[in-house]
Amino acid sequence: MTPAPIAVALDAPDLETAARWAALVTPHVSTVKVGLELYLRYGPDVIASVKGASGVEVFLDLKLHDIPNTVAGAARAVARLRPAILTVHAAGGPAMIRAAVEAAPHTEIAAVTILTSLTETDLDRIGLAGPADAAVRRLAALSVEAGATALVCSPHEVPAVRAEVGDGIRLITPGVRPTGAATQDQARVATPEQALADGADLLVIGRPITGSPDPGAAAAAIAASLRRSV
Ligand SMILES: O=c1ccn([C@@H]2O[C@H](COP(=O)(O)O)[C@@H](O)[C@H]2O)c(=O)[nH]1
Repeated sequence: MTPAPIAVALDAPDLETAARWAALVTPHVSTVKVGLELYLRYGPDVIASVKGASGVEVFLDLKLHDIPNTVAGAARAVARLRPAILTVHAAGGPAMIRAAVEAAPHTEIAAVTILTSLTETDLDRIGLAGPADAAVRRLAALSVEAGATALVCSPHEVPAVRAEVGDGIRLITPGVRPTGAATQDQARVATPEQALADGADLLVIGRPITGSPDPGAAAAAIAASLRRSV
């Protein structure tokens, strides 16, 4: 069976837990995501540990955000690990995004538009007044112009972003919660089925899977539900 287009966020406190979660979910999902918690604690070794013997893609979610020269250096440093996807913040601007794209030619650079934890009130307070999808759309357009081939946005903005950037750009959506699951610190959320129906290409799901007593079964259940929904 083809693995579902899900990136399981391995936000674990230790490497053993992350490797165990990865082994349990990889029969069912296409991708595992390593974020700041794991990478800052264990560094590059984490990639091999979560990949194990499986052919799963590794998504390195470091959300780089600095001046172009610094981001180029950081992207070059991790490019040798050959992650399938590396994130940068779109708000770093076009020169910064371009620097990452050029420094990591074998890795897909995904620009994070507006964090899925932010509400419209938060956006107002940081000076991005107006509906979230206007800002997301603007950041999406500049990121693609700068060479990003993937974008991170909430499921809510997928139709608007797709209209802006067209097909051929991978839309990655965190803020995904199965029906009835707690939203926790996520603000702009949708169900996996809705996100996929709206055109997302890769759904990032962490705690609804890793917080389950059986992460393998939780991943399998979401994957099966996605298959039924298409
Ligand atoms: O806008 C963003 C960008 C990245 N993330 C990351 O996705 C996962 C979501 O985990 P859940 O447990 O499903 O909430 C997490 O690793 C974030 O760092 C995001 O949530 N929103």
